[in-house]
Amino acid sequence: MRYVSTRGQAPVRDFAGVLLAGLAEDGGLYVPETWPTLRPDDWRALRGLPYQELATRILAPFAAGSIDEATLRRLCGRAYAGFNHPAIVPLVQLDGELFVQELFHGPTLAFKDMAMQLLGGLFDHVLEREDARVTIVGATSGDTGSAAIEACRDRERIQVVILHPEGRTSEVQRRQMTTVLSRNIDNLAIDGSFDDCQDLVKAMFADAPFRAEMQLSAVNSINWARVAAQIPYYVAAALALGAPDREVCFAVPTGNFGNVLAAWAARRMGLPVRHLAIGSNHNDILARFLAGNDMSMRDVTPSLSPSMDIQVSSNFERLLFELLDRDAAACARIMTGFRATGRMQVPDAAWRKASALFHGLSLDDDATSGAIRRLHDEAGYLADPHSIIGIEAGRRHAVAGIPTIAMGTAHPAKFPEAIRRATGLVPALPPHLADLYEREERYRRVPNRLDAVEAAVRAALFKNAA
Ligand SMILES: Cc1ncc(COP(=O)(O)O)c(C=O)c1O
Ligand SMILES: N[C@@H](CCOP(=O)(O)O)C(=O)O
Repeated sequence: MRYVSTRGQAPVRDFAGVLLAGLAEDGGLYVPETWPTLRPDDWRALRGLPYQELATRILAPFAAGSIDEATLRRLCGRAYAGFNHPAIVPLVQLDGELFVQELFHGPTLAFKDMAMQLLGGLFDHVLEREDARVTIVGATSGDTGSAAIEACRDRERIQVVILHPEGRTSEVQRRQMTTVLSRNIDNLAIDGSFDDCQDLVKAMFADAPFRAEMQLSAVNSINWARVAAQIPYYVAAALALGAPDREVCFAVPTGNFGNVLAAWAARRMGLPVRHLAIGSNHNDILARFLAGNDMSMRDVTPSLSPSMDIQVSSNFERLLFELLDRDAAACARIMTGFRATGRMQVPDAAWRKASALFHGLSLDDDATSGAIRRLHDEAGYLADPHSIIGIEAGRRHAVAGIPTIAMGTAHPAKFPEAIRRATGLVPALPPHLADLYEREERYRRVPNRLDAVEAAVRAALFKNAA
């Protein structure tokens, strides 16, 4: 399998090449040159497989020619061995046709572990094989950071530098990152929003000499491998509820658009998915786009679901590329215009295709709190402030006779203040995190400037090399 950039001007690479490159040199995102597709019998043959084996088989065509299936099997086996639920991604029925797929049974209690635990092994394998090293720079609004740190801590060939927006994550999320004191881990607190952090990461990639000197790589969902590793759980859920002989709908709380893009990819591979409901908090650029082809940036303001306090949804570019029938020049033009003006309008035909498949809903903080409380009162289920937004989007757009599967993207204990406000309860952290508030924290405050961040990344790398 080969990968091309959505902007058409970067080298074509294989899976391992894309894993290490992260972002394409032309500023675009890598996508498969062609989509693997499965026939109904192929899907049926996957029913009932353990999650690790299912993931291996779904990922094999994406890694073909680059990482062999036996290696993938070994890496998938290791990636999910530490999850604390035997089903890895259990489905919980909330009412007749509404289900939650819990994706938070990994070490850092969020769906990011699903991909990141595998990426840690993939990086090790490829770096060892190529006798190479990388500096991973990542941006987080709360969950990607700790998942990446957990997956890559103490790895010989990897230096990790994570940028988080100071004061804009939950305290649990921040401590999950800043209390990991391994030599190869550095946390930078940026005076700005997640979008600023993400822009700084992209600017480091655009600085060609710096990129080469540091051997930069990415763990955000701009890295195709992240999205690929999120596809298997959509397949697992759909098969469990009758696919390919029955359609399903997915509902996904959405920020950087990476999780729902994996659902889109599963559909593109032939999984029968009727529609994709996406939920946002009051930072609702995607919902506004779907409602009226208005992708216009506004200031990001903090919400009860901090991981979705995002306006620039990086993975939308991958969808746009497909909506434009893979016209890379048009995609580049629209994306460059968006960054210059803060506004994007896609051609009407493309917007109509998007809004026929994706249905949006945004909830403000009061509605989020109310929905957490109601679900807890009525079904005895405690959803975190991100998952509940997906659940409500799923309910709003439900189709009679078709199951809706909402993604449970984080454990409620990551957001104790929001849960207390909604229900009066304070969910306990699991035993391996029980002493989180007593652990020593370490991070550096860095101004929201490229030169300052690059200096901090350089210092992190050389400190570790010394
Ligand atoms: C708990 C949680 N839910 C939802 C999201 C949104 O997912 P995505 O950025 O893939 O759209 C995030 C952040 O990625 C998250 O951490
Ligand atoms: N919500 C994320 C933001 C980054 O998203 P990613 O999927 O592109 O890594 C977070 O919690 O950090």
